[in-house]
Amino acid sequence: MKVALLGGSFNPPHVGHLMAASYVHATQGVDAVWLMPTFHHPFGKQLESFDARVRMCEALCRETSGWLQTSLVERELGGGGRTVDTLAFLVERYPDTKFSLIIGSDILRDLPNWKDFDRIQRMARVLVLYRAGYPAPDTVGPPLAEVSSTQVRDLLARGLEPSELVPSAVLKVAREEGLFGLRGR
Ligand SMILES: Nc1ncnc2c1ncn2[C@@H]1O[C@H](COP(=O)(O)OP(=O)(O)OP(=O)(O)O)[C@@H](O)[C@H]1O
Ligand SMILES: O=C(O)c1ccc[n+]([C@@H]2O[C@H](COP(=O)([O-])O)[C@@H](O)[C@H]2O)c1
Repeated sequence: MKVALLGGSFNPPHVGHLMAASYVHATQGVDAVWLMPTFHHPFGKQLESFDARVRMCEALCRETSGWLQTSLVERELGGGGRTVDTLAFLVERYPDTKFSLIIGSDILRDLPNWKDFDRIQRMARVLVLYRAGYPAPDTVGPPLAEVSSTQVRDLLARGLEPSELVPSAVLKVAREEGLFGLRGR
């Protein structure tokens, strides 16, 4: 079994995440892609609740035939939310699985602040996807969508509908749960 991991805040998930996961599933020889919402963000980002983000991730996964799944592993682990610790745990739990780790090229500038990135590279194949607007050497594939969760939150805060950037099933969960200031709107 070959699994690619896509860790993130998913606050909220958007079409860029879906495109990144689809691209990897379609071209990189993996059987499944697991979304791994952060439980405690290592850099202390303020996020909607873990459960709400999981529900939005699950709605995103239902856009696929089943190869995209949501992993609750970072809640199970607790701790500091460092990817190296999550990966070490998964490698031990699933000894017959080969893991890849997907990151967007925007993350490259943060890597010096990650814990033990060298060890991550020994445990997993790291796939750096070209996020539009963040060109970098050694990325895989064409530029992917110019969309971010920040942009989606900004649109929602201005009372606008980000229906071209967020799958409608994800927006439905956000509305039902009153996330991002949508309560009563
Ligand atoms: N449009 C995109 N193209 C390629 N990779 C992406 C895209 N959006 C997010 N990613 C990658 O997905 C992972 C998780 O992203 P995250 O949940 O932080 O979304 P984000 O849009 O960057 O959020 P925020 O705007 O809140 O920082 C990261 O590795 C990020 O680089
Ligand atoms: O391991 C680390 O040191 C580390 C530091 C910052 C972020 N990460 C992970 O990188 C992924 C993307 O983070 P973000 O901030 O873009 O949502 C997410 O899975 C985080 O847990 C990991």
